Amino acid sequence: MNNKAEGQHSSLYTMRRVLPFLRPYRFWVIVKLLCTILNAANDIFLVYVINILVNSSLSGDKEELSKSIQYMIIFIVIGIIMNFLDTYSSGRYSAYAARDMKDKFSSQIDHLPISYMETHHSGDLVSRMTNGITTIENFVKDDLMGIVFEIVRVSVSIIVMFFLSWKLLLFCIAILPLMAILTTRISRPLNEYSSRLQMSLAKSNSAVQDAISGIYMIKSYNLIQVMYGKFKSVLEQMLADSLLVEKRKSVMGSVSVFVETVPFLLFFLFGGYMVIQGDFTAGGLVAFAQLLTYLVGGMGSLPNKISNYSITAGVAGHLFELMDEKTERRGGKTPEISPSAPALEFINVSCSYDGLNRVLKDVSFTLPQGKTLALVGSSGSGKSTVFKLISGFYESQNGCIKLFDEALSEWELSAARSLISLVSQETFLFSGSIAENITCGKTEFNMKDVVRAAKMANIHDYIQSLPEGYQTLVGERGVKLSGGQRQRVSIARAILKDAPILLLDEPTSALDTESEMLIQEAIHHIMLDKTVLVVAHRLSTIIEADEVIVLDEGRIVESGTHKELLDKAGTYKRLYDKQWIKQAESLMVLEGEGA
Ligand SMILES: Nc1ncnc2c1ncn2[C@@H]1O[C@H](COP(=O)(O)OP(=O)(O)OP(=O)(O)O)[C@@H](O)[C@H]1O
Repeated sequence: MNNKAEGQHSSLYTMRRVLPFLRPYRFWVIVKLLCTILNAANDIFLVYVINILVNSSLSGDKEELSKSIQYMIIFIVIGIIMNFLDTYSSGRYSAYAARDMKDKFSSQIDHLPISYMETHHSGDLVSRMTNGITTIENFVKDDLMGIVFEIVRVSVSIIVMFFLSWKLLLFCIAILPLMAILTTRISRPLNEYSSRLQMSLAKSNSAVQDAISGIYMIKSYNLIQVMYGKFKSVLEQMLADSLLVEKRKSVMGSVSVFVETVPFLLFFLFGGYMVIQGDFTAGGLVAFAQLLTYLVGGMGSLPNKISNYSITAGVAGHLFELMDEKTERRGGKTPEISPSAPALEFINVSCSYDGLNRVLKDVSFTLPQGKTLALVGSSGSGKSTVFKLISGFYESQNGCIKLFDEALSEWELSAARSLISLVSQETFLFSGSIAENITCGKTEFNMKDVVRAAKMANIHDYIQSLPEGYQTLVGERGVKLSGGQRQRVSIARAILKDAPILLLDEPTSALDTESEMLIQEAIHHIMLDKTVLVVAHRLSTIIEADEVIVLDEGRIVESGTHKELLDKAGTYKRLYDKQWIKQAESLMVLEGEGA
């Protein structure tokens, strides 16, 4: 009993959350509501007309007959106008409401923390945005007022039928309570089934997305069969869930047929007998039959509309779950930047992703403005985590991070981020022109600045060689550009942003010598006059840095200049022997050649 009440309450509660999206368009909602009521009233008016028409035809009363024909014309004219307004108004407010929902949900997605994005598949989010909102749009367009229409028409039909013949009515509605019980019982599980279907739909979207974005890896590792197997099992689950929904809907459809036929059977048996007995007119019987059509039609379509309500409530529940997720903090300060303040400070910073294992432990360092600090350490030592904290993607659990002498937690996130350029190894390119990719879609840059940035990033000559130059479209994820070219586009982006702090995850040497040289040069340009924190992979970068910090299992184990650290013969020296000794030898060769 409690569960039942809870389920009903939650679907009602969920659907009530859709209402604010309709509120700005209440004029059209009211138009729709009026049209719905007038359409129902017009249908009842038709019954009145039929009654006069049949009786006057049988009695030969010409005056009544012509009156009924005039009424019929009025019925048609009202019907045409009302139907137009009815469809137009619902189409209008539902399209606007769907637009606003998409707007609100995409803004919510933009403000979700990276931790949410890292634990949820993008396919799931896309599915909620597209299928979810379309289902709600269809419901508010058709079924919401459809329920009102049927309720009004059925109720008025019952009242008119009562006045025409209460005895006939009693016969007809004897079956209705039975039907009501049947439909509510049968429709109840639909909410849960549709919710499950929605989840498997999201999984299948995620699987397709994985197959598309990971296509190179899938092909090179011969994973087509594995991926196909995974996708197939998701499809099977989706099929099973959707069959459950359809089965339930079919049962409800059969119930509708039963409910639509039985009252007619009773009606013609009993009504025909009353006309023969002289207790009822023929016109009254035909009018009653029309009312009965409304009644059973309403009883037949209401279950479908109610089942759509349950489905929509399930889908909307998923959507609002996303809406209730905690977003990144908003608001905060935009402090003045003092030229003497250190650009960055970590004071005993500790951080854990799962609340158990600390991946950074009491990390402290200071990075003065204009200086370069290199972070080195083995894989998993916490270098990227330092970047994520500075960028405000995650928050530290202990200690304090200061940006220009103000705690990062006090800064408005967007203001803090505007002071930081992040150049990572993973370069994301939007679908659009190269120019748009360098400006990140912003319009306030002129082409001169874009070209200057591209020149500094060593990508201008390549862009010029393309037939459409800066207007060349780069496909999804920039597949038309090589890895090195993509990196240089991202460097041009950072040059154009011109933020005072540069967080640089130096590319590992997976590129050919020429490409590497171009990138090195571009990096050199971008580092000029900036405060740089670099996850360094090249010995030359480390040697040039003002300070090197060595991370090991989340802890700073050594710090100093390259030379000082080598002399210590500790962790850095071991890393050096493992990773950089070859680079050191080739540097020496180059220096020798130069001499
Ligand atoms: N989003 C995350 N959720 C949970 N654990 C994470 C997450 N990101 C990183 N970690 C863990 O935190 C630790 C530090 O990872 P981090 O990426 O900072 O290391 P790194 O030094 O940058 O490594 P690499 O040089 O390989 O990129 C690792 O043990 C890693 O598994």
